[in-house]
Amino acid sequence: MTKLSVNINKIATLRNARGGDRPNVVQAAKDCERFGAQGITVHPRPDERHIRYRDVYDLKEIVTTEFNIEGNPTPDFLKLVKDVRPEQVTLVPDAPDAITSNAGWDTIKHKDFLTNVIGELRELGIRASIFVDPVEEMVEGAAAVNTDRIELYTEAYASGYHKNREEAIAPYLQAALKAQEYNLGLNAGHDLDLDNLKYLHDTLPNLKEVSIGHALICDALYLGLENTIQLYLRQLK
Ligand SMILES: CC(=O)[C@@H](O)[C@H](O)COP(=O)(O)O
Ligand SMILES: NCC(=O)COP(=O)(O)O
Repeated sequence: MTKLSVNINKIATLRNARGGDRPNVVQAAKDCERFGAQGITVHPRPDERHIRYRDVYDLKEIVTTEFNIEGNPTPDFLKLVKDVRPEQVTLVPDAPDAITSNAGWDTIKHKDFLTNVIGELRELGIRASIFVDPVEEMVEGAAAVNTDRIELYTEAYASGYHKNREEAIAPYLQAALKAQEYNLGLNAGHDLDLDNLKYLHDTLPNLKEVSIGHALICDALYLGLENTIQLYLRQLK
């Protein structure tokens, strides 16, 4: 079974646009779960342009499914996740000024750093996942730093899907098989949507979780949140 974790960053983007509390991020997380989401993902960025650190503490109180916190493991981020202790932390190597995540870890170059951070998370009982490009050496490097899971960065798959989906998925399948060889759990995310999700799900073996935000929240504007979550869940059957 592949779990759907809804990334609610964009709910916070909308709230922050007016400075008030509409839409309410905590209520949105509760509603996503009520409508069938099996996890809630947030990616607090240093400038707090969408999810704020305060939101993460508030969400911890109410999330009843799997809480996944993504981010670059700066000292502030590590303090946050150590306080909150979510089920999963996904380490993402994004620069503070990046518009969105735009690359996976170089797991070979950052081997010592990742090994230390993952060791700290695992000591606290937090599952560690690291964001990687679909490159076999990077998956091997991920296994070497003792992570529980990897999250494949699916931007290239999503942008190539309509041109040639077999070609777009090929490196992801190789990376997924490599992960299986090393007994690493497999997650995926970034730019997944109602067009490209089913083929990814049907092709990659043992895909444990997808985290989806931008397209899902855009779809919800037209289709409603409950209906949209149900449609995404249907792609994962
Ligand atoms: C790691 C990843 O791919 C997602 O967290 C994505 O970056 C969403 O973040 P933004 O909502 O800030 O674009
Ligand atoms: N980890 C990926 C994620 O949480 C959502 O990415 P996107 O759907 O907003 O591109």
